[in-house]
Amino acid sequence: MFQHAVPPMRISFVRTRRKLLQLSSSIIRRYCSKGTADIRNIGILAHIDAGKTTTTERMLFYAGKTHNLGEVHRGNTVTDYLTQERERGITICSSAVTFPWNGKRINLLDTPGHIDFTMEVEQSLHAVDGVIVVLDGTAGVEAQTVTVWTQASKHNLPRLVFVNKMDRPDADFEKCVEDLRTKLDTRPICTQYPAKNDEGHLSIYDVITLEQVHWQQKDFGRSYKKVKVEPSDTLRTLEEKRNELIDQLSGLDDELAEVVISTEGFDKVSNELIGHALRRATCQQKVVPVLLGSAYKNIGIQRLMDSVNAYLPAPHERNQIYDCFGNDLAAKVFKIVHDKQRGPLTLIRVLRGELKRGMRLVSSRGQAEVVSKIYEPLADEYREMAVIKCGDVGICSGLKSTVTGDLLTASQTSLKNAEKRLRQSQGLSKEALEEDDAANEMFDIEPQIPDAVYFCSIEPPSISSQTAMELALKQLQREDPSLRVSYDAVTGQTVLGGMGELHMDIIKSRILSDYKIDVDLGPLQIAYKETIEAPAITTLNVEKEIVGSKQNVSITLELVKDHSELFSLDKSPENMNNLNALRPRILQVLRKGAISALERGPRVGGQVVDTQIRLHNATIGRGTADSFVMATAAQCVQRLLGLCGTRLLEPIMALQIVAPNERISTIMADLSRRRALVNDVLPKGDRNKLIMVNAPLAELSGYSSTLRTISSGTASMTMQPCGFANMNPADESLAVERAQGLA
Ligand SMILES: Nc1nc2c(ncn2[C@@H]2O[C@H](COP(=O)(O)OP(=O)(O)OP(=O)(O)O)[C@@H](O)[C@H]2O)c(=O)[nH]1
Repeated sequence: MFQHAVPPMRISFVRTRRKLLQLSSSIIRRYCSKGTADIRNIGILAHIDAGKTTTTERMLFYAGKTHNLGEVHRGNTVTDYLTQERERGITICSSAVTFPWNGKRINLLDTPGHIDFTMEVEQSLHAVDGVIVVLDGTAGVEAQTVTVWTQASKHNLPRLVFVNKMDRPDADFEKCVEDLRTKLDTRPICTQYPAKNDEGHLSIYDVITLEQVHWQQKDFGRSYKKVKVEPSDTLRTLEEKRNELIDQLSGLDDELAEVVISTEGFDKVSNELIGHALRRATCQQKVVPVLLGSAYKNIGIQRLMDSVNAYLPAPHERNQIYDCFGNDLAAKVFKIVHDKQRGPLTLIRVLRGELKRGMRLVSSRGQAEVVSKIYEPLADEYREMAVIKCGDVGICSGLKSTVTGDLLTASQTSLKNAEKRLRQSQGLSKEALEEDDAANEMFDIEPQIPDAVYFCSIEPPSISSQTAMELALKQLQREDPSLRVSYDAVTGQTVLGGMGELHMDIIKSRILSDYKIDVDLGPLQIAYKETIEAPAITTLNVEKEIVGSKQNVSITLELVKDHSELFSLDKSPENMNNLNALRPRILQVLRKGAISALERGPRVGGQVVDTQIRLHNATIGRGTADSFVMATAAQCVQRLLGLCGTRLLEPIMALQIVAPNERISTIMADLSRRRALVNDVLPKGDRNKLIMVNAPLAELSGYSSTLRTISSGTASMTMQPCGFANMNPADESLAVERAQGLA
């Protein structure tokens, strides 16, 4: 699909990162630090319905960005701006908002909580330096909390936890903190504790300042009052908690430890010193500060924003690997959205240099682009700006071929210079760098798109809307790379592949609301793959006359089990002369035709994988059209697939289940009925166990509600696709019957 006009830079990521992290802090400070100390790029992550969108709405309101409080149930929130989001009250696509807070500029990305949109979260995490994880105070750590937590760990992101919904009588702060310790294996530092009066109104004790903070409801929580806690049992308890906090922190932070030793007591340690130590420990991911409140009841949000400023890192404190660009532009694309008036809009994080209106850019794929306009992000509202500064996040229009995950630079020279600087800083030869495949990780040329686990057919309401539907799908696919669109030549249908029922359903509704096409979706089916049973070789001779011109192809292909390459040449002595005589263009055409036939296996139409096509021989008659060569190659592979026979591979999900010890046997018994393979059972704290298990997707329909029932709501779970596996013959026959609509 993409032109590789410039070979992607190949740079040793692992070695590079290690070496760059060792660079002296003077070099690190040289680039991009000026001005970025006042920026915070943060993500907000949570399990579905924990309250991210409500929390974001409050932040915008208190920062003066909005003048009314948006509510999810009223469908008037800023960040959930898609019709489907407003109707369903859920976040589907990440959106970015920018607001000022106490002298800092916060760029916040609200992300979806549902497992079907995990890819959306993954992309956003490339653009942030820290994360707020919102917990529902009545539910603690839930399935998707574990998933997003793991994703944030993968990106090495410092975190804050906000325990929301603390207004509810069934909220349990202590349980949430315990969950953080046991289910997420982290070290929580509570900077606040909840206080409720006799009527159940929530206020907050600040453990560091020893104050009680009350929020005023008449101005929607805009103002709040801090009151020093009077000498009492409560004050003594708070002082104990403050001492515990200092004790915990000084065990992790030498600077604080020195002060504690020299002042001979915790009570002499200033709030400022605690703040600095907490910031260092948070940025180094040694601890996670925990705050609380109620977004819905307008309590605690300003303190959360203060904590973002105080404890989460500024852009220049991360991503030092991009220092090789000096002051030249290096920017990462983390999302594409389509706006009816403005066309495709590209959400960008500038890592080094500046991105200006009208600027010419080169993507890491070698494609040239021109930025036409730049906007400040506020969900679906756009305010024009002239420049996106280093460390900042913004939106550009005018980029035509850039896709999510691309690295944008000012020119190819700048890209080459960055490579050179990187090589020099490491003393490595060009060849040594080029040999290293890990370059993609730095430049992320291909974002890691999860394999589709479900598919269904999609039909336009009439033939006349086919082209409009294809265009809509193309645009949606650019926005959402986890949506797969293919054409089934056998049934003549367009086929959608995706991550789940909700994912497909949202695509259908978006095509209706945004493109006014009422498409029909076929039944949702599991996306099996196929692999050949045994190797086979065959020769196909095809001769035809098309419009008076003779078309003639003779081709010998072999299919073998191999996952290293899709297509190779069998250069044994008897084939050598023939293959060497083939022109590169013809080879390309043959390759394209042959590979296209692997898209649809003979058993259930699944993609054929772990299979290599070997070209032994090809003779192409003079004047034979490329399309004829391509079709013959595809036909030859189809014949071979029939000769080889194929086996099904089914999608497997990796589950991590945390449950109390006494529930483990019930859960294991249920798992054994689901063809699950238990990898490990580990203790998680004193009372819980972590079960790590792989199970076929086909056996997991409705599993999260079953788990809730059999564990009486005490277990939590994360689930993500982890590949494909062979099936036994009985299960395979059943799957084939189901796919053919016979079972
Ligand atoms: N009682 C109470 N309800 C809340 C609070 N915060 C949010 N809610 C409600 O919880 C529901 C979910 O809130 P959202 O803000 O949409 O949650 P979300 O995490 O953005 O949801 P997704 O984006 O769909 O994952 C809504 O009905 C909110 O009104 C709170 O502090 N207290």
